[in-house]
Order: sequence, then C-alpha cells, then structure tokens
Amino acid sequence: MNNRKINKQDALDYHSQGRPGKIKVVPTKNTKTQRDLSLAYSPGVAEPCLAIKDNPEDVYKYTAKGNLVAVISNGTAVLGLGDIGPEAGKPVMEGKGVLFKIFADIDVFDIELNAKGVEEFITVVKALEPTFGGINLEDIKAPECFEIEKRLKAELKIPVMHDDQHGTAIISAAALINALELVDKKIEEVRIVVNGAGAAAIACAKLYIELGASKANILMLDSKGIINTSRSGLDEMKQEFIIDTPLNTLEEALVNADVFIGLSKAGVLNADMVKSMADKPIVFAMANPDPEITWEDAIAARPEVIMATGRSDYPNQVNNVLGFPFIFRGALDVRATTINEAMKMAAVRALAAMAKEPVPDMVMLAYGEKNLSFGPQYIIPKPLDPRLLTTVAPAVAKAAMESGVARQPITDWEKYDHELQARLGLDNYIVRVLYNKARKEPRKVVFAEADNVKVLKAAQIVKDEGIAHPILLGDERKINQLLKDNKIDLKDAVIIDPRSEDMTETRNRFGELFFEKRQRKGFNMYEAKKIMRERNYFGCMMVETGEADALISGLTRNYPDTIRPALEIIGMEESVKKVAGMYIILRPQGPLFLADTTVNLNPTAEELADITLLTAKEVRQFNIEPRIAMLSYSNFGSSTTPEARMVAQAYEMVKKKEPGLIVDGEIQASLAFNKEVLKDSYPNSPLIDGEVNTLIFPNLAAGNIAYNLLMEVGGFEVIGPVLLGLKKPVHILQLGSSVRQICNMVAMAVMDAQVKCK
Ligand SMILES: NC(=O)C1=CN([C@@H]2O[C@H](COP(=O)(O)OP(=O)(O)OC[C@H]3O[C@@H](n4cnc5c(N)ncnc54)[C@H](OP(=O)(O)O)[C@@H]3O)[C@@H](O)[C@H]2O)C=CC1
Ligand SMILES: CC(=O)C(=O)O
Ligand SMILES: [Mg+2]
Repeated sequence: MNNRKINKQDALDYHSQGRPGKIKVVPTKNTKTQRDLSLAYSPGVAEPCLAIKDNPEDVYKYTAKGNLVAVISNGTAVLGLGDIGPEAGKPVMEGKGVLFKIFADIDVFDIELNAKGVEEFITVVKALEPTFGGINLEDIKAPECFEIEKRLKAELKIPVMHDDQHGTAIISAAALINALELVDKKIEEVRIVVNGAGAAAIACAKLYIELGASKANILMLDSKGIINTSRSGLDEMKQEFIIDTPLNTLEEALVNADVFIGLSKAGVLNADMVKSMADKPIVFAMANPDPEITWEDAIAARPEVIMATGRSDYPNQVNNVLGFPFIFRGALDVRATTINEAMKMAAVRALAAMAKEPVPDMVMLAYGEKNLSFGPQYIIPKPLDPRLLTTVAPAVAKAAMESGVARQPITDWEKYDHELQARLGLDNYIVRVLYNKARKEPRKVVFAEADNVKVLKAAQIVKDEGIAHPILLGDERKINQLLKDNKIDLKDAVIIDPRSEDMTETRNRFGELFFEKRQRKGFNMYEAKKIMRERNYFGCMMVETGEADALISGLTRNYPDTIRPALEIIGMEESVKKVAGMYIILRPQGPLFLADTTVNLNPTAEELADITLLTAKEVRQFNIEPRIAMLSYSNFGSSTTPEARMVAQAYEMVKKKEPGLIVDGEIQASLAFNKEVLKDSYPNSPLIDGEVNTLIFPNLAAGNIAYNLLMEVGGFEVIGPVLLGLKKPVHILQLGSSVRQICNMVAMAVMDAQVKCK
C-alpha cells in the first residue's frame, strides 16, 4: 500500500501554474494560411452551415458535436464537499473533462451553472442540446437531481446521464456482484445497509434491486438516521425505501449486515460497527475524497472484509471514473438517443466479467503490482486498464443497438475495435509504468547537488511519492536554509557534507578504495582521498560501496565533468565498451527511444552496434519490444559514403549478435516511419509489421539535434538522458532540467537500481 501524500500547496500549484486550470481548446484543422482561414471561417464556413440547414443530421458530419460532451453541474453536491457552489465545483468538472479525454478521447466543455432551481437548470440545459453529443450531469444534489435527469432524458434526443447516480450504481453493482461471488453469498439474500440517501445512494440501491436484491433487506440512512416508518417529511425517492423497523442508527443497522454501501461523508463508520457485521462482510466506503472508514481501519477491524473505496491509492477503487468515459464512448459511437437500462446493465456485466480475465502485464506494471488477479483485493478492473475502453464501450454500443436507441449502428466490430485502440493516447503510460515500478521498491538515491532549490523540490516529491529515499550531499547549513526559505518539507532526509570533519573517516575509506581502482591511472593515495571532497566522487563511491543505490547529478555541471567520476569509480557493465545516452520522447502514439544522444561523438560500427544492443535492453525494461531503425541519410546501400556504410556494417553486427531483434538499417527516418512506402519498396524489412519505437543515430550530432528539436519544436515531453552501460545507476541531468525532469530521472534511476543493485 502506498500512502502518497498530496499536500495542499502542491494541489494548488498544480492547478495554478502555467495556464490556469487543467484544459484548453485545440483546433483540429490546419489554420496556417489565408486559405485555411477562409475555409475555417468566412466565407468557407457558410457551406457546412447551409448543408446542416438542409439536413440537420449533418451537424455530426461537419462539427465537433458527435464527440463533445457537456459536464454540467450547479455545484450543490461536489464530491463529498457538499453545496460549495458552481465556481468551487469547477476544478472537479474540469477534472471530469480530463478523465473523459484521457480514458476515452471524448472532448468536454465543463459548464458550471448558477442555477439551483430545477426548472431553471432544465431550461438552460435544454437550450444547450444543439452543441453537444451528450450531457453528463455531475454533482447535483438530491432530490433535485432526480427530477432534472428524468425531465432532460425525456425531453432531449441526445444521451443524458447523471454520473453520480448511474455511473456509481453501475460500477458498485459490478463490484458487488463479484464481491458476493467471492464470499459465496446471494444478492437475493444479503442484508444491505446503504448509508446516504442522495443521488448516488438511491441509484445504487435501485440497481441492486434490479439485480435481485430484496427491497426488504435494504436499510437506507440519511443524515438523520434510518429511513423508517417513524420518519416524516421524506421526499419521494426516500419514501420508496421506508422500512418498518424500530432501528434508528447506523450502529443498530449494521449488526449482522452483510454489505455496507457508503455514499455519505467521511469518517461516519467506525471499527466497532464493522466488527458487528455478519460473517465475511463487504464494505464499500465510497465517499470522496475521504471514505466513510479508512482502508486500514476496516481491515484492522475485520481482516476478512472485502473492502473498497472511491480512492485510487488503495485496492478496489469503486469510482465512477470506471464508467462514464466508456459508457459515453459507446453511446456516442452509435449516436444513441439515450442511455437506457439495457446499456447500463451491459456496462455492469462487462465490468464484472473483465475483473475475472487475466490482467495484462502493462496494467500490472502501471500499478506496480506483480500478481493482480480476481480476488478480495481485485474485485473490479483498474481505471488505467486500456481494456476498459475496448470492452465497456462496445458492450454499451451493442446494447444500444439491440434496444433500438442507436441511430448509427456499428457494422464492422473489428474496425471499431481498432478505432478504439487508436484513441488510447500512450504518452502518459510510460511515465506511470516508470513511477509505479519505482514505487514498488524505492531505493536510496544520492543527490549530488542538494544545494539547489530544484533538486530539493524534486527530492521532496520523490520522497512523498514513495519512489526514493533521498540522500542530500552538500553544506548542511546551506541546505537547511534553502529548505526553510522554500518551505520544502524534507525533515527526515539524510544530509551529508563530504567536506565536513565528520566525514574524514568516510573520505579516507572511499579514497583508499578509489586508489585501489586508479593507482596506475594517474592518482596517488593523497589525491584519491582529497578528491572525495568532491560531491560527484563521494556520491559515486556511496553507490559503488552500496551505501546508496543511485546517484543523480549534472544539473549545474557540464556533462563530461559529471560522467568522469562515474566511469572511474563505477565503470561499465561487462561486455560494454562505451556508455551511451538515451532519451525517451513521450508521444501520444507511445514512447520513442532515441540513442545515442549524449556521449559518443563519432562511434565506429562496432560501437554503434553496442549502443543499439544496450538501447534494446533498456527498452525491454518497459515491457516494450524494441522495433529499431538504425538511421542514416541513405536507405539500404543507396549511398556508398563511409558514414552510410558504417551504419550498414553496424546493422550486420547487431543481427549477428542478436538475430531475433526487430531492427533494420541503414534507413532514412522518413522511410522508417512510412510503413506503406517501406512495404512497397523493401517488403522483407522486419519494420513493416509494426511501428518503429527506437531510433539509433549515426553520430552524436544527429542524435542530439533530433531530441532537442523534438523537445523544443515538437513540444514533446522527454525523459533523459538515461545513461546506458554503467554497472550501477548514475544519471546525469541536462543543465537546467526542470523539477519534473529531475523526478523522472530519479524514477529511472530507481528502476535501474532495482535491476542492478539487488
Ligand atoms: N465513489 C464514487 O464513484 C462516488 C462517490 N460519491 C460520494 O458519495 C457521497 C454523496 O454524493 P451524492 O449522492 O452525489 O450527494 P447528495 O448530496 O445527493 O447526497 C448525500 C447524502 O448523504 C447523506 N448524508 C450526509 N451525512 C450523512 C451521515 N452522517 N450519515 C448518513 N447519511 C449522510 C445526505 O443525507 P440528507 O439527505 O439527510 O442530507 C444525503 O442523502 C459523496 O461523498 C460523494 O463523493 C458520489 C458519486 C460517486
Ligand atoms: C466520484 C464522484 O463523482 C464523486 O465523488 O462525486
Ligand atoms: Mg460526482
């Protein structure tokens, strides 16, 4: 379990830094020339206007409507924070927009309405129908939300769903079906306590009844206690759940209950109540951001409990994020007029069934888990599982077609599957893999330049994220002052000043070891001990002796000065003759690995072959099969210049050493990325069967220029330079790296250490 700390200031900074908020609008057509603009706007734009006037359905053909969903709230029940108003709810609605985009490639306008009244709200949303392909109602309190949704569903021809009701009901129902199966209880027989009688709770209870639960077995509570015959003034929805019982409190309700469903607020369930529940209890504490009872307290009270929360940092996240992106994807793709019961039930079944399928490696990697399989700690799929899109969306689309609400049925399901796959942006994936792998087994990382604010900030983040235990090298007073001035909370981090008196003994010990390594290479004993005052030497020695697992340096020093101690002290892996540098370019289509970008000026064919093999090994660390293009300005002998021939020779050597590797060259970059042309002109190339993900450059100039252009002109985020070929992890930052880049490099170093420092 990781207890990542999100501190208040970090959350505020995340939202305020750079362009305020979390989303922006991006044009999808060329807008460069005067002609482009004349097509995008007047006069060209008049043509689609007239076409839509003649055939209103063409609005889906000529505008973004078909992929555009409105996330609409009045801020009256924002998460479990209550009625905090529309402006205060906006960060959540932007957040929902982000989730729609990253999980299902649906564009969202978030709309926060100053409209608490039912009629007012309905009038505004109805008027918005022409703009949107679907309406996701969010965080609107009960009982108003019921009337609002019912009326909008009846009066609009586009799908409308109140996410807090049905999203939550769908996900929790899928989780409940699976949990009941694990404890071998029947939904028809279990006693269910639903704490909360609002939007989410009422919809969940109704869906459980549809699935077979007996209404007589459900006790529902609102803020005043159990909804029973002694209560008066209850709204219509609550009235449906009145039970004739003398019980009044949650404590009383839970005695011998099989299931607790929490959709109320933080901390209302205590350990004694959980203890009083029946055999093998099920507790879904779904209030956000903090559950009705913490994971730890529930497990401590009843170790056999099947526990779920709405949070991402514990197993079994029962949260509507598992539903709304995929349900709307399916509904939009068949142009459904509504989201009906059949579609919701299809989503429940698809989600429940998916949890029993073997979990793909990439999902385990993304969560840093080794064994994720159906069981008490995995009753529902993980939100980052890409199969959610390709499983739930088609199930919903099919149900829409079968129930007669699809206006544009899908005919080719295989093609649809490919389209869905293509929607999954993979640029974030690799970073998640990296962090989660690192988090699984955090290591001691030495920061050689700890008297730098960026380094300290990064050290704080990696510590809070649970991916590394920082060791800070530098003047202790200076570091402490910087920590204080910049309010960086790194209280427990180890600070070591290699120049201090206290370190004399360590310096001497390190110096002697260093002398043993370098005595015939220009160092005498005195110099070997003296140089240990230098932080890069001292830090490398800590890694070499196992007192630390990795070193991060280079932010303020030039590359050769930082790499030298690493080569002298740690040295290269066996069989490696030269180290090399690799950059990872984070693209939506998946990562692109580039080497050598930082070390070897003009490699020989043999060196280039080594660089290729080293890079391939590193790419596999991410569970990615390398598909390598060895680049040149020539294609397979089209030029006979020495530079082109050198790459061709290197390619031959690579093939000889690792015949199974998917690699080709020498090849031009444009051909490597143009499979159709490659297929026509070189049909035997192994690169025609998939996308190239690894580029090997013929020299440092080419590699270095390429990654810089991709970063500066292409605007891609990058990770690197990752130093390949050292026996132990030392990673050297580019001058002026950002805090985020430093954190990424720490995660790389930890991942590296997990392999190299057993
Ligand atoms: N995990 C997930 O996916 C989701 C979680 N939620 C969470 O569920 C909670 C409710 O959301 P929502 O239904 O939209 O909000 P609503 O405002 O519609 O409903 C809140 C309900 O909680 C009840 N309540 C408040 N305090 C208590 C208490 N101490 N004991 C019992 N009931 C109480 C209220 O009672 P009264 O009627 O008397 O005011 C009301 O019925 C929030 O914490 C939200 O974050 C919501 C949607 C999805
Ligand atoms: C998850 C969600 O929608 C809520 O807590 O309101
Ligand atoms: Mg919500």
